[in-house]
Amino acid sequence: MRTVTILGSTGSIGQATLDLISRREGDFAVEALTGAGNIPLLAAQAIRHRARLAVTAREDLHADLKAALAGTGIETAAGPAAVAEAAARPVDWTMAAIVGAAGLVPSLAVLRRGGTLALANKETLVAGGPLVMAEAARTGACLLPVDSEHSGLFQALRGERAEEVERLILTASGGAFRDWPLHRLREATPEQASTHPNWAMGQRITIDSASMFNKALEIIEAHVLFGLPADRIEVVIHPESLVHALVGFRDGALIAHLGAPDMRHAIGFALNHPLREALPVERLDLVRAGRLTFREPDPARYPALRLARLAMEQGGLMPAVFNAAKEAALDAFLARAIRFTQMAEIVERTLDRLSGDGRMPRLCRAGEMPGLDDILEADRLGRKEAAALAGRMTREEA
Ligand SMILES: NC(=O)C1=CN([C@@H]2O[C@H](COP(=O)(O)OP(=O)(O)OC[C@H]3O[C@@H](n4cnc5c(N)ncnc54)[C@H](OP(=O)(O)O)[C@@H]3O)[C@@H](O)[C@H]2O)C=CC1
Ligand SMILES: CC(=O)[C@@H](O)[C@H](O)COP(=O)(O)O
Ligand SMILES: [Mn+2]
Repeated sequence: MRTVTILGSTGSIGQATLDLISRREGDFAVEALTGAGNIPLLAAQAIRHRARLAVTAREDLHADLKAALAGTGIETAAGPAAVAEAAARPVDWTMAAIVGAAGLVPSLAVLRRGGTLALANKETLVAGGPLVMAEAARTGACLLPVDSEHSGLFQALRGERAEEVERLILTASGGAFRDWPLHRLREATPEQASTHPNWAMGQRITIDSASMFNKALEIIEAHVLFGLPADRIEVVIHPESLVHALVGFRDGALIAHLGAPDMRHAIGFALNHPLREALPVERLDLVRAGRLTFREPDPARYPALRLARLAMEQGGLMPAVFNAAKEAALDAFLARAIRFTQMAEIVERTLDRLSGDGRMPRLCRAGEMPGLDDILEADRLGRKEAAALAGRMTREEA
């Protein structure tokens, strides 16, 4: 029996992970489940999966969680520190499926105890890349990518020599607005941006797919995980989302990862690693799929890709600023305070203002190992700057 903890169990990835675990009754014992606002689901999951501990990141909801689990014997806790403490409890396998940079500290807690971390939370690697990889190396922790493209790359790279790898190719669906006329993008609403052509995912990553900020984060994620420079990590639009990623080797060969758009493949691969076990995912019928199409991303439609490369060039902690600015801009878009197209403007202006900013002397020196406090400070400054810019844009529009 393997012990598991799921950080972000109430979300899309968290629920898919529990689905796989529930199909293998007797193989896994759930130590801790964590969520934030969805207390009824968190409590129901904790009871159904006989968790020892249920944690909400929201201290204001602790009383509700306690009430929902009264008499069950399941321990409860609340607040960001309690989520990190849950992550630090020793278990055999942990899924990191919190959304946003809030996932960084809990992910680090797993790595610091030398645990096995199935990492869906890409923001952990974007905000904390060098520190995260250094911690994993220091403790001998096992880091398993779960983001579908990075799981695909990881699988295609198994047994290959690093020096023979020439390039990595990430596919992108193009998101909700890939076929909209460019001039209409500024009118796009949060509801329209919250639909994905192929994948069923949480709302924030779905909107990031529409703006291409998701793929922008994934370029940085691939760089951190696999060590290739940005100019050897390519993005190609692939509307069918059946090819998830490709590795290009120096002899010209490409090894691709294909599968139906179902995250239970990547989650299951990480759950069963280093073995492959049967998974309840659709077997791809290539004849029915018919054709696989690819095209170049239009830089005017998707400025996010250029901005990720800019943050990488700026170096130091600018990728953490990039992510924070994107999260704050997305908050403003969701609150209908700014337009869809203004998210990229805000991120670009935040990068411009904070690169080389006197308040962040350490943040822009590439090659230096940032500490957690540095990263959290970069995150705080990035959010603050982006929120201020969003506020100004809202006032100007009024
Ligand atoms: N969904 C997908 O298919 C994919 C997701 N990913 C990545 O996986 C991560 C999770 O995505 P997804 O499952 O879609 O997201 P969801 O929004 O569906 O779920 C997010 C989870 O995080 C919890 N949460 C939200 N805010 C906080 C916080 N401040 N502190 C602690 N927990 C919090 C939520 O709790 P509650 O719901 O209770 O409020 C929920 O459990 C993201 O980083 C995403 O980019 C990567 C590839 C694919
Ligand atoms: C399933 C997954 O890994 C997502 O990150 C997915 O890639 C989103 O789709 P896009 O290709 O539209 O970004
Ligand atoms: Mn992905």
